[in-house]
Amino acid sequence: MFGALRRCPASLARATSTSALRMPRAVRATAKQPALSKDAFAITGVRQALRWQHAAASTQAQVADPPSQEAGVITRFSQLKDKGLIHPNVINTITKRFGFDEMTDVQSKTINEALAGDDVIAQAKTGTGKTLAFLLPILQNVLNEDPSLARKGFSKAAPDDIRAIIISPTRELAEQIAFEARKLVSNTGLVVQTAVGGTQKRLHLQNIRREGCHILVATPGRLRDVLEDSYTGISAPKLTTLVLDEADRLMDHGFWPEIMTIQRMLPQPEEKEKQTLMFSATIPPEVVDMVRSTMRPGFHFIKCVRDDEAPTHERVPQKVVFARGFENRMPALLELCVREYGRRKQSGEKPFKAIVYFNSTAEVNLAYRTLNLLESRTFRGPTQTTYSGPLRFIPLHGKMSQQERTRSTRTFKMADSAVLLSSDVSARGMDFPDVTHVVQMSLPHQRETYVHRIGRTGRAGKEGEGWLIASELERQELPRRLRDLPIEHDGSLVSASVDMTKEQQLPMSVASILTNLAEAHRSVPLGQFSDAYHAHLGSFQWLNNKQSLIYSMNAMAKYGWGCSEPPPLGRVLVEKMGLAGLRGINVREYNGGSRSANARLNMGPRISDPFGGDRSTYNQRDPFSSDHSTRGGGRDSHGGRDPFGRHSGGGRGASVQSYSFGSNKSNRRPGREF
Ligand SMILES: Nc1ncnc2c1ncn2[C@@H]1O[C@H](COP(=O)(O)OP(=O)(O)OP(=O)(O)O)[C@@H](O)[C@H]1O
Repeated sequence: MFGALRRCPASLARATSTSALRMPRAVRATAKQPALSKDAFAITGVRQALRWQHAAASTQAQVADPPSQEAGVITRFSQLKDKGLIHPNVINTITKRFGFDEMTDVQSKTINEALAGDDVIAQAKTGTGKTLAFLLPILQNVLNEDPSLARKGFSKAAPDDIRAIIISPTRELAEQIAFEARKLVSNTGLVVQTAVGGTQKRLHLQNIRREGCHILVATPGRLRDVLEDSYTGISAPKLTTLVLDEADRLMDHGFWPEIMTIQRMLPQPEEKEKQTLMFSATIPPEVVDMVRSTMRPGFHFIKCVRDDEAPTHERVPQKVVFARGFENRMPALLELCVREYGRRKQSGEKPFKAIVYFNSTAEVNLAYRTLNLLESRTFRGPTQTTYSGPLRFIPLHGKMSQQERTRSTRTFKMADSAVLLSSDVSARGMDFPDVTHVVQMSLPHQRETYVHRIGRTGRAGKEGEGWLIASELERQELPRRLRDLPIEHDGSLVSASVDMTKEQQLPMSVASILTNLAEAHRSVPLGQFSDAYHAHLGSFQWLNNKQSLIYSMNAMAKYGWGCSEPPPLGRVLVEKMGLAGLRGINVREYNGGSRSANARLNMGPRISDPFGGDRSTYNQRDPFSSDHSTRGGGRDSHGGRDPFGRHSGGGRGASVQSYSFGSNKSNRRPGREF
């Protein structure tokens, strides 16, 4: 097959003699290295036909539809083999082992440019196969340089043999990419290694030293470590391709300085030409400018998402639930999980498998601590069906040990039905199979984060649902932050709108959720509430009306968590956050952790909202202030009121039950204070 293509150098000569055309990398390499293999010539010759139409020299990015689409030639993987563009050993793995036949849009639109050695930045929706889109050309380009590596079992890699580096923002994503790459090269002699943060540094280094490396998948910090340390013997003087996956994330303030440092440690353009490939589902305009300064002139910007199109998938309906207060969000989440789990079980649809995103690690910890206690509980569904112990909760965030992170990731990947409680560590790139629901607790900080989180469902043509459980405080901010996204209001979750400060009649299904949550909260250590309170405050810094924020958070602490007083905040933190002087803050001095005598001095009486704003949505008084004491509940130091004291009604099987929130009823438990 490859042999049949060796009559093409004629077109190659034409290419090189036309000064107006940019030479493909293989040709440029030929000029410097006359000994380039015949196979590489053959491949270059074939793809040249596809390149003629668009190879005009330009210092601007070419944003137009790429020629692969104009020519309409390559849409199936087998065509890549038939045309001699990708080695049969690799294509056979894709078609036989992966079972893929058709290429996705981003794969077929980027393949020619990437194979030609051009710089490419590509934007395509989540779950559309971008990983394969960059892996295929980089593998082939290594094989073009050394065709002998196409033979399985024939490996001669050294630790300084790295030809391609793929950088990913998270360890989990790097491991996932490496896993895919290893499957892809399983019929060749190519060696894939990882260099990711965490505990396995020594093992990774040993592997690279012992087995060598052609393709290195890395996280920025560890890559820098490895390249900086000359004692490792690991270097990349032969590097031909650098891939930035989730490019816009790698270009933000957190990572960019590190990426620049890494770039300086790689071969410079005057020593060796290096191709750069960047992929992401989101490429905000400010990133395009940075791309220009990083890529070679004439780079291709291949957009598989139209400007007038939402960056999320049409087949993933998106809903927002406005919870009456912060304290209603967890009940709403649990109601959604119980309902959707039961509905799917009854209808025989794919099992309920959800990811719930929180804006902080502390909130993940608190949710896990609470919900994990409910794993074996019985809930009543809306139709009186009883579901017992089905919901399995798994935590994932960046402060867990690497071992725990790996365990959580694996467990959730393999689970038929489970709920992953996660920070944004899993928001980008992670390919968990068959996720049916993505739930976001509160607005994410950025529109891009929302898009990537939603992208964990509805992947590779599957169906899914996106839910955002926000509070009334966020209602006005939503259209600004998540502009142009097809999000519809949903009012179907009863517990989202229950007034938890009052006694009232509730459907049994909702009552059982609230009771279970209240009981679970009793065994949560107070420190976890404190951490979550801090983190929550931090993630709402954008809100101008800080007084309402404090009151709303105190309502969450009192009616949601059952606290007897607001969780304490250090004085320095209060000042730093611009909260000094606000009512309802429990200020703690740094004097060994105990609450100072003036800890509650700031807790004022009810006041009207001094900052104006929408009165119907903003909390205007402090739930812990003294004039609420008759309604107030929580675990206080004077006997511990039960904020969710069940006091009447219903009995087994009744559809409605009376609940009082924050009332001073029987069923008391000894309370605790911070
Ligand atoms: N041509 C194809 N045909 C069918 N499935 C494919 C094809 N290419 C990739 N896939 C599958 O689609 C899923 C999503 O692919 P991948 O993880 O590469 O998406 P992505 O575009 O990188 O997503 P994200 O933006 O979230 O990073 C994976 O399970 C992958 O195996």
